[in-house]
Amino acid sequence: MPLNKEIQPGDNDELTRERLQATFDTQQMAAALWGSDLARKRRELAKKVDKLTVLHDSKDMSFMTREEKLSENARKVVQMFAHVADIVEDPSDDAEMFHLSSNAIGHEGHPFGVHFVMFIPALKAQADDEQREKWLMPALGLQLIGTYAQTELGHGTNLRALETMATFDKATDEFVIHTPTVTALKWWPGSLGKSSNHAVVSANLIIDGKSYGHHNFMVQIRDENTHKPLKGITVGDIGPKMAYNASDNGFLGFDHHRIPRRNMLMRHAKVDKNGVYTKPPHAKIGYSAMVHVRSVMIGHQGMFLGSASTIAIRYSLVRRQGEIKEGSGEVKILDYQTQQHRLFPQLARAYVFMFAGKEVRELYQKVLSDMEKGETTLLADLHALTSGLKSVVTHLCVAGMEQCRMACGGHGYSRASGIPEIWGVAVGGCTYEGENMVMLLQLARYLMKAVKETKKGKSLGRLVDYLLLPQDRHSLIGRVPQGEYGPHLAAFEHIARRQIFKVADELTKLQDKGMSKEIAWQKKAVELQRAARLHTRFYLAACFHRKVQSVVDGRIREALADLYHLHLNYELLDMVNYALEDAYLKADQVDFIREDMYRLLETIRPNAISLVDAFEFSDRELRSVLGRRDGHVYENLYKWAKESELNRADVLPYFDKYLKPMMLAARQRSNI
Ligand SMILES: CCCCCCCCCCCCCCCCCCCCCCCC(=O)SCCNC(=O)CCNC(=O)[C@H](O)C(C)(C)COP(=O)(O)OP(=O)(O)OC[C@H]1O[C@@H](n2cnc3c(N)ncnc32)[C@H](O)[C@@H]1OP(=O)(O)O
Ligand SMILES: Cc1cc2nc3c(=O)[nH]c(=O)nc-3n(C[C@H](O)[C@H](O)[C@H](O)COP(=O)(O)OP(=O)(O)OC[C@H]3O[C@@H](n4cnc5c(N)ncnc54)[C@H](O)[C@@H]3O)c2cc1C
Repeated sequence: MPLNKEIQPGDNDELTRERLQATFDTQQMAAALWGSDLARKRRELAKKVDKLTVLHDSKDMSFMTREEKLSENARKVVQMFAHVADIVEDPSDDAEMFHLSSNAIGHEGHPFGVHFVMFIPALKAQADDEQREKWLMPALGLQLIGTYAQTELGHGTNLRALETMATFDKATDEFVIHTPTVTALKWWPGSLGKSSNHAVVSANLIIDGKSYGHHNFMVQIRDENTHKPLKGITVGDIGPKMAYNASDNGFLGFDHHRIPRRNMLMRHAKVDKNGVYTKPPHAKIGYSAMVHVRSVMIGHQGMFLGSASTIAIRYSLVRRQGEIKEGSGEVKILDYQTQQHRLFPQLARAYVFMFAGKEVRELYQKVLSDMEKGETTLLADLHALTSGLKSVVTHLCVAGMEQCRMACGGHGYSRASGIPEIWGVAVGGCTYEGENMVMLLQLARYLMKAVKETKKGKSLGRLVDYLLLPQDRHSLIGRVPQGEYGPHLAAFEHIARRQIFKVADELTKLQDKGMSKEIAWQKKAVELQRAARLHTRFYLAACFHRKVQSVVDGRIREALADLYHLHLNYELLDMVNYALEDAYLKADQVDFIREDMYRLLETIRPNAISLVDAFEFSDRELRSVLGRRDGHVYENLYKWAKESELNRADVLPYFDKYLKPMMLAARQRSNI
């Protein structure tokens, strides 16, 4: 039995030969990536979805209008829930459900896009027991469709400036929800425009003329039967986007719309019938749904990059172009060092992002169960970690996916490659759930507080313990026996620590000169976000290290270690300027890193297809002609192109309408 379990009869011979070179068992690697239980469940559910034709795309989404896309994905999501008990083992397991949705529906969105990702998590974390009974149960039972309406046309990042009002009317025991200006219209919420009938709405709580800041309220927006907007509510779709166009991101306005007082989510903050307000145990506890999404995004973005890497690497083993040795025939493009250098670091990033995603989810679950008991100590650490990871991971993912697209040459630009859509969805992640730069500055705030603690000899939290350690002056890279990578990881730590302390000192100096804290912050904002990035990249490298150390199987550990070492070299070179600034690294050490990276590209090359096969993305999930598991790319590209709506007739009406009259007139003029 070959170690690569993706080999099947009828596959492209080139791919089979590549797969036979695997040095590890791909199913065991899948277990390392997903966890053994989830890896097995993914395999089984993909087989079941293959058999259930009602879950299959009726045609390629690239050839559909937006309305067709919305309708197609509404059809599939309904079928998916109708068959869910036959397909997944535990429908309450988000991870399993996400993979089902990824196989059957894809990533372009669907009517329940925000329902499961934010609406339900907001209810779980912020509704009290009675409210959970009233809304959470029906939401889980699909009796209603919800969204999360926070962002406004004029305000997204700065939540303190949200304008939507929720004014308490003691006489009727109600809140009056109102949109005072056009900029206060809710704008962007997923599935709001046409699909949802309920929304968790962020609005300023006003009692007796006093504002208590924004809180979350449950608002029914459409009639349950007719689906018409309720009186006092204006709702619609905001129009086409870069990608994610099967989602009806929407706008929403309220004209003095009344809801019962008990529609404010009251697990933590409360308002009683006399208008007495009770503060939550932590000022930012109402932000929990955002933290939830940030925490799931890390692993999912890793999956997006993993998908793009799979497509590009498989295609690079089918595509031949040019010769390395004259007369010996065209080579597979993956044999070019430049192609390997373009793709393998992206593959390594996909792996580490998935590992980091798992670690972050574990911390999120811990904080959630603490919060249930009113304990919020770890909330700040989780906020800092997810803010940094969300920003760095989305940024590197889209940069990496763009490399994957370009590595596929012209065919990468075609929607047949599948990369444009996943790129478009992934790049949205740089903006939604907190614009990246803003979130990096949130982490920077935490890091600056950590420096203050360090100066008192204390650590603010486990994630910043390393700030207490002394700085080495010189790196040991290339000065220790070959194959030891401890000094590489130490270099990440050094670079991060140095930048963090440097910018903290600069802030102090500016303030010592009389500058206000806020202005000093502005003067150093670029350096602060750099500190946040370097801290996060160190976290990622350390996470990769922890993962490799934890693997028991020798062959898996060896293959993962190759990727890890490549990651260390590639990322260090990407930020080498920081290590050169203080002569921590010398020129010969930089050369050493480069040479070792080139060596690792060659080491990884025979395992390349097996490393992407180990993600075990089904063809249905990848939705890519270039990334097909069987490698039969060209005949299927031709088949795909023939499906283009432009090929429905040899001559389209615009020819007779515009081009023919113009050419006839031109011919007549030339005959005169
Ligand atoms: C049918 C299928 C079924 C499938 C089921 C499967 C489910 C699982 C699937 C998951 C899939 C996920 C990905 C899929 C792909 C695509 C899907 C697309 C979905 C898109 C959803 C997007 C939704 C949104 O975008 S919602 C809107 C998000 N908006 C934001 O993020 C706004 C950003 N702004 C902020 O967060 C704040 O304004 C902020 C933090 C910038 C500033 O806040 P504020 O002004 O209040 O505070 P500060 O003064 O700056 O800070 C004060 C203090 O508070 C601390 N703090 C801030 N935030 C937090 C926090 N969250 N927690 C803890 N502490 C916080 C801050 O650090 C300061 O602390 P100090 O100590 O004072 O320094
Ligand atoms: C695909 C998608 C889905 C979405 N889904 C939802 C949803 O379901 N529900 C919902 O409520 N919202 C949703 N959003 C909205 C999203 O959360 C916001 O767009 C996001 O939080 C960014 O806010 P903004 O658009 O106001 O950007 P802005 O804040 O206007 O950002 C513009 C620029 O200003 C900079 N900037 C802003 N503030 C600062 C600062 N303090 N310091 C330095 N620079 C700053 C940013 O870095 C950025 O470069 C979605 C958005 C997208 C793209």
